[in-house]
Amino acid sequence: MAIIDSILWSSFARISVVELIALGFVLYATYYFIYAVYATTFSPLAKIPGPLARKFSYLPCVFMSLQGRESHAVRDLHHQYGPVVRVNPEMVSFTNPTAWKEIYGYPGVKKFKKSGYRQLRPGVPDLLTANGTDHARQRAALNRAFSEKALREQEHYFQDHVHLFLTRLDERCAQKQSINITQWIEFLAFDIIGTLAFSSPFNCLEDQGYHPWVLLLLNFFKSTHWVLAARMCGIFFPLVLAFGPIRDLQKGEEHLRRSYAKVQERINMPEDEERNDFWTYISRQNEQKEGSMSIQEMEVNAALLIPAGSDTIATTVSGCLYLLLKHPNTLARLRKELEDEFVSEKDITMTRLAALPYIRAVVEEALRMYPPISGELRRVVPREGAVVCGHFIPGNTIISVYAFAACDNPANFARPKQFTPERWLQTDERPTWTRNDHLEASQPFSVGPRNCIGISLAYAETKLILARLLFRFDLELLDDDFNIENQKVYVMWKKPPLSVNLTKRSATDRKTSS
Ligand code: HEM
Repeated sequence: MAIIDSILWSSFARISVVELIALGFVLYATYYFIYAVYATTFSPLAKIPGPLARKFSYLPCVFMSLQGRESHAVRDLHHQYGPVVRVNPEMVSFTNPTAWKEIYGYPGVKKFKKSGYRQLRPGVPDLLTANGTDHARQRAALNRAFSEKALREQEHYFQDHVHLFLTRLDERCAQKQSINITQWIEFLAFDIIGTLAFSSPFNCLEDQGYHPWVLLLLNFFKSTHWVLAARMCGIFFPLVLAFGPIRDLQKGEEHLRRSYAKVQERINMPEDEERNDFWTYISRQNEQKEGSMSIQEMEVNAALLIPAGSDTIATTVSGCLYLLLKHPNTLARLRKELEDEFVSEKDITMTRLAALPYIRAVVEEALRMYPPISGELRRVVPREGAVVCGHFIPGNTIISVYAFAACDNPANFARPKQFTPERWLQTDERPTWTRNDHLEASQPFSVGPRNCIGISLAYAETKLILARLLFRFDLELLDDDFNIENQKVYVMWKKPPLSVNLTKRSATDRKTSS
């Protein structure tokens, strides 16, 4: 035995580094070949339709993700392969109308747990990553801050910021400057969330420029996206990461530091009866039910709420505007609804807007065609496997609905590329050709116990911004750079400029439209 050992060792010692690398390569290639054969033929997932390469390799997914085109690619795969598609070796995507309910509608943590989310601060659960009782406790504490009552009490914050936003646009209009309105909408959305969360806006509108924190966040989305794609590369993770925007990743830490500091600043503010920010409601809940949320949990949730409640709104408002400007008849109909209802701009309130059907339909349709969270919402199948939309899916598979794929899909919506708010109307005005639409396939806020907590706020804010903007200005679209089909997604849509000319509307303009 000792002789064999020594012969083996002496032959091994004679192998050069190049030979060693070649040997490693051959071993890896052999392993990979066997794995590829398994993944495409014997694996229980092999039967799920999809391109061969995606069944055994993450590369197509990584490649498209790094280009910001994975949401579009998955949409196209569904067109080709149907409602159930193997997106990569471990993931299956569904576009069936019932998929949202089946995957996310259950008391979440019990059936399909979230997968791939990392706590912002290790050991401290935030709403996105908390499980079971922690999630229920935190959600209950935050629910108060997102109730209809809270929204009514907070309306003055929204109105004040929209007023400043329109004043800034007035100034540009007087100077006859064309503007990238997406940028101004971003200023507005970030200022609003700063006030709602901490009673301290980012002052983007005041200063007429991005606050450094906002810029940091916008870059952070892209670097997070890069890391998620790099993680799929296994042992090549460091290599892919090295080519990515690593410096922006460190900015994630800065975002956390800034959020924590803001929470402390807010906690130290003197009492004020008039203040109605998120923390007002959370502290009330904390007083009534001691320990609803610890300071550390408040800090990490602040870091979550800022991006969750800002860029999503900016995307929705920009998307609505772009689609309206491309469809003058729809815009005219919306103006008519607004101008029949409101005599002057100061009459426009969130409560009155809530009763108008057409503006709601416009927002629904824009969310369908341009869902702010367009990519995957990962859930993992429990070890014993589960039947999802009629398919048995083995344990540990990642399953997801991609909102963009489910919505831009002719099996769910007739003429999916046609902007038709009327499909959302409950009256005879709903066109006959849309009557078989599966409206439930569009769930931009997800469903179930882990859906978006900010739904009411998002609708109310979007409608208020849109209504007041359209009431005050005529907008002329200057180019088609915003074309959704050409956009990229890095966690969030990377919104190109939406260039417009503004003209102030007169009372006569309003009379003619209504
Ligand atoms: C149009 C705007 C918005 C869209 C499309 C949207 C979409 C979503 C989606 C799809 C989820 C589920 C994420 C998942 O399952 O991993 C989610 C969760 C969440 N959203 Fe929103 N969101 C919007 C606006 C907002 C706003 C305005 C806020 C707060 C100010 C907010 C706060 C949150 C929070 C805290 C969660 C985590 C909820 C939980 O896990 O219990 N979102 N959102």
